[in-house]
Amino acid sequence: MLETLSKIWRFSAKEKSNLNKSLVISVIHAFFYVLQMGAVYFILLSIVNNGEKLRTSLMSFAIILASIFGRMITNYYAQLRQTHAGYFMVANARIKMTDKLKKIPMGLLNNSKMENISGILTTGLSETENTVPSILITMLTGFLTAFVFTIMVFIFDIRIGIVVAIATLIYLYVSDRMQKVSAKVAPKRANAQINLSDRVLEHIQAMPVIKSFNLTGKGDKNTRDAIFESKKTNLEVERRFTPFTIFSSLILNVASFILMYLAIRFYFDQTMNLTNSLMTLIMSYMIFSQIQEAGSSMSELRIVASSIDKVDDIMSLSEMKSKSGLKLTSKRNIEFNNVSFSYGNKKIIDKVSFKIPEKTTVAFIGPSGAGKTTLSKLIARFWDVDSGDITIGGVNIKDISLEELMDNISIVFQSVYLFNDTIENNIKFGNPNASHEEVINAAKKAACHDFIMALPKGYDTVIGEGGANLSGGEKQRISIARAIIKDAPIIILDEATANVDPENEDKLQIAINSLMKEKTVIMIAHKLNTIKNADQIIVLEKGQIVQKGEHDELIKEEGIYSDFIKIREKAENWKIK
Ligand SMILES: Nc1ncnc2c1ncn2[C@@H]1O[C@H](COP(=O)(O)OP(=O)(O)OP(=O)(O)O)[C@@H](O)[C@H]1O
Repeated sequence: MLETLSKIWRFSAKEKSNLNKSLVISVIHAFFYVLQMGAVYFILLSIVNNGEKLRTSLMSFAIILASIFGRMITNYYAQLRQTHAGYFMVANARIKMTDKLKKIPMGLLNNSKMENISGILTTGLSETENTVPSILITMLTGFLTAFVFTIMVFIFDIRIGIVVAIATLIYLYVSDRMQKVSAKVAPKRANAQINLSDRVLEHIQAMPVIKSFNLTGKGDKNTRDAIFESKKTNLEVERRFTPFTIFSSLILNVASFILMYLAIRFYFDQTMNLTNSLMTLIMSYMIFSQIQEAGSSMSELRIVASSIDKVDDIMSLSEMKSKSGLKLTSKRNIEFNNVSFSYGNKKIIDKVSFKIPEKTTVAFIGPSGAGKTTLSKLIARFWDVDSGDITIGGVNIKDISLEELMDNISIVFQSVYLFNDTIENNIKFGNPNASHEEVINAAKKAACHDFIMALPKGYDTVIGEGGANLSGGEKQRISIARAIIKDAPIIILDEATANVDPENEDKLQIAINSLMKEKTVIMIAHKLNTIKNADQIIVLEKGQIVQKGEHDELIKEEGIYSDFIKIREKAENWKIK
């Protein structure tokens, strides 16, 4: 348990002071409880002594009243502090995790261990957010009050004190066993909860596909499995815990019963006076209810600890650090020197070397799976190369800070993501300081100003999640406007061919041409015109460069390139007819 507590302590990070304050307030809260019991003792004493000391009794009532108010006020402040600590410690952890995600290799995000990141960020941590501080406080006040009450009982009668101590020790032993069981099932339960929320989210997002393939019923198998798994683990938790819960409550109830019996017995034996006997009856109930409350909070701590473990897993992933924090030079020429890269054991890029002079365009072509996308993403350090190096203006990209690197690169991929925000803000994402005029300018260059103005709210139109309210071509152009406004000197572009009708294709070409002007461009090219116009064409096959040069040279050679161009020409002629 101490290990779990220290884990939470470490996790509370900047919120330690609020947690501390709420714990101190809880100690004062417990003190008022004890004070109240002390006053009850004096009232009993006064009653037993036939009201001899009415003044003492009235004083005691005043103390009880003050204690009740004291408990109310301390409870209020402890709640405020603990809510603050809970929300902020989790909010800080979420911010740290999202920052971390920007710094780890994208490859790790595909790792099965990382699949549930969104679930950990949401469901996994919400339990911690809501329960951690209240659990700590319940435990602290519970055990503290019970401890002081036990000392008081020892003072009244050592025999009763011994029974209380034995019952408490047995209860703590059973709770410890419960903790160990909890340690085994808690991660399983947390995983099932996280998986469930992921599957439900996926199910909602995939609804158009599920409907179009008429898979309602079959398509939600994953969601059903996740619900079933969650039900199974929750039942397992209950099945494992119930015997312990019943047994521990039995221990306390039996102990309460024994104490009542002994209190009465000792009174009639005349080995205990009436006041102490009555106090024992009251306190036996109070002590055990406090211990029980504190004990049940202990098992909840395990679930919280397993969520913190998952956060730690993510936070311990190795980051892509800049080795020496060098600045880029004024040049933006790119060089690949003997670069190799694998996804796990699967070699994708094999000893590739080439140069892209500044402000020129290189087009990657080659069969599907040849490694074109991977090669272009290596420039932006989505992954680090296994061997060889990539330089920009002569500086190894590993020596540049990730921020500086990303400031210099704009990436436009086929799958566009637009935020659930206004069109203006989606474009401004490329440069948050841009003025409205600059946004309009970029939109004009990307051939999207006209369709934006035709929308009822123009640039203030809120785009549905994932850009759902716009056509594929329109989304592409907005993403290009975003890249234009960023004005990075290096452009990585996966030329879109899908989702675009001929009219849109022309507009998209205008947008792409504006984006590429005066830039160093790396593109995965699909269209004949772009390929032919590229300053350099690199033909990839199985991760190796098999042809390299300009269109006019390559077309004369036998090989993939001339075959590829013939197929493209046929396809494009066919399209025109
Ligand atoms: N994140 C990843 N993890 C593991 N393997 C991957 C990953 N991304 C791509 N691959 C694999 O690497 C190989 C090269 O993929 P890449 O996307 O670079 O090829 P490509 O030439 O761009 O293909 P396409 O033209 O079909 O997009 C493929 O076999 C692919 O399955």
